[in-house]
Amino acid sequence: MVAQRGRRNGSAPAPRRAPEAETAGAAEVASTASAGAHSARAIPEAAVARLAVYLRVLSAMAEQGATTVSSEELSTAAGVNSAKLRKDLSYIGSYGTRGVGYEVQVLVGQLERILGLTRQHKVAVVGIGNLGHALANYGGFPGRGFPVEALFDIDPDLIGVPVGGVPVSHLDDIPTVCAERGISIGVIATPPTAAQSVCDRLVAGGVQSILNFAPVVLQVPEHVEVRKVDLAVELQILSFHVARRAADEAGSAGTTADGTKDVVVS
Ligand SMILES: NC(=O)c1ccc[n+]([C@@H]2O[C@H](COP(=O)([O-])OP(=O)(O)OC[C@H]3O[C@@H](n4cnc5c(N)ncnc54)[C@H](O)[C@@H]3O)[C@@H](O)[C@H]2O)c1
Repeated sequence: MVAQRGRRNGSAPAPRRAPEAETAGAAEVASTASAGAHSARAIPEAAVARLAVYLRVLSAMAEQGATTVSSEELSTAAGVNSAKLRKDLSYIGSYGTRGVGYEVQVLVGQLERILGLTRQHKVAVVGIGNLGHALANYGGFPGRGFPVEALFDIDPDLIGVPVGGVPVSHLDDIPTVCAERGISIGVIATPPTAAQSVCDRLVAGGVQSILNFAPVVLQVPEHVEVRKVDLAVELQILSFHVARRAADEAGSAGTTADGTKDVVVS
């Protein structure tokens, strides 16, 4: 997923945050923890994403009755090496106890606070087509603090029809409904041509966080945070790793008797 920020002020848009910054875990691109004693401390965006993974893993462990977890167990379950895990948890001031590890519930509480999950974030989905239906019907969001409280589309056949228990409202009602229901996150699942005007309506309704599935760059005021989801990019990253592994294997096959490798050029 890619963080994106633009400024919509009638002049040239503000530069977007570079996607590479997130995947590279660049320390310069820092999110600021929103709560707790460590609120002033910057946390790299890639680490923020991993904190969310640790929380998911720990919550599952807590449900199974675990009270403590070692950094090795947690790192294995999260698919992260243990040095990186310890570094990530040090950002939130959690260092564990030698020989014991971490107390699961304490760590869950710390992660929820730092990720701003101690309150609910009401979600609106715009564009109730294939993707919007799937998101609206997905039962996993409310339990994680993201109840879907409003749906919008432009198709007259969909207006008033409940999807996942929430009736679809008309696009034009986005600002009023979002303001009335206190929507804090807007999810855009419309065709790309509609995404900017949908985004503008969400912002007019007081929405400050937008998750954009449409393949288009959105321009937003400075106070609005945009995250872009692009599964094609994720597939391309996988493709890159497959290609690199193949190149490595070809390189190994070309290893010479003295242990040096032929250079593989693709
Ligand atoms: N990011 C990803 O990985 C990913 C994956 C799949 C789809 N997508 C994107 O998500 C979007 C939705 O895909 P889909 O397959 O669900 O499309 P879809 O055609 O099934 O649904 C789009 C919906 O948006 C509605 N719509 C059109 N204009 C609108 C407007 N101005 N305001 C409100 N609603 C409007 C349509 O009536 C329809 O219900 C597309 O932009 C697609 O490219 C992204």
